[in-house]
Amino acid sequence: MLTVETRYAIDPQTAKGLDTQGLRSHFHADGLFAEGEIRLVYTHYDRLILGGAVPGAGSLTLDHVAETGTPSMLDRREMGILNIGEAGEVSVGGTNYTVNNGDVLYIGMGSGPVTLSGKGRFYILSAPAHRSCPTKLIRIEDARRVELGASETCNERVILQFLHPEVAESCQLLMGYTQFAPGSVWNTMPAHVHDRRMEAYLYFDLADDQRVFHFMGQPEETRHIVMGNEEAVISPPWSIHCGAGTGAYTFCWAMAGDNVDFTDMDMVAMGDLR
Ligand SMILES: O=C[C@H](O)[C@@H](O)CC(=O)C(=O)O
Ligand SMILES: [Zn+2]
Repeated sequence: MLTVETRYAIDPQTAKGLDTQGLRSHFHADGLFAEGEIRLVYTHYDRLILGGAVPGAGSLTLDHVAETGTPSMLDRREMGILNIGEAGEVSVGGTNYTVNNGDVLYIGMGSGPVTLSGKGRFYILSAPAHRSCPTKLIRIEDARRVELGASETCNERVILQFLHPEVAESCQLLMGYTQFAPGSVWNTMPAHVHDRRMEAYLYFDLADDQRVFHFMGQPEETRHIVMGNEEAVISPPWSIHCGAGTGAYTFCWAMAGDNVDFTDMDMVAMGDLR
């Protein structure tokens, strides 16, 4: 079963008037991982699609998605799939890929239907593309590692870049995930914005009774969204996106828009946050 929910692009003036439920209805996505289903969110921010697929005992095929307006979803799009579950299979263009926990499969534009099976819990991302780049399975050891933060500031972590120009070519989809040193709970702090592109975060490997307080909003007008395990949050281009967990977690970041080399973060001075 395929479900697609559309989220419109909200401007900062509108966003700052929203209450908790209003913020969640526009920016927060839960229930993406349901056995036997593909659940997608189509956001008007850079037209990124994010979602989950859990094949369970059967298999699931991603092909026609009415929202994209093409016969097959990847006719004019590219895709990245991160497996946050046990090893699973992804079949595309006649090739079968075994995607282990923590691996990312990049699928180029025009690849046709994508079939998922096995014990995987697949986090799916897709952005519009203008040319076909090679489909490629990227293992954890192939990812580019950026170590930053410190234990004193509770933000010691490693950013693992999978869809990045130095690792795997794509048109505009960039993705990877960030792992923490034990005891570090702050992601993306000091905070930044990048008005030239949006971003989406999926928080996972978080214990059921723990939460991540995710911060959003313009730097001078911040709000928070409380996140549970395997829940996603859409970060508008004008928004900070950072968070602190009450326990250990990992998060996948993904983005589309201008800039593909990751060097475009406009840092926010701590004293400018409100
Ligand atoms: O624009 C880039 C993104 O926000 C993330 O890559 C940041 C991140 O993973 C981190 O600081 O831990
Ligand atoms: Zn960012």
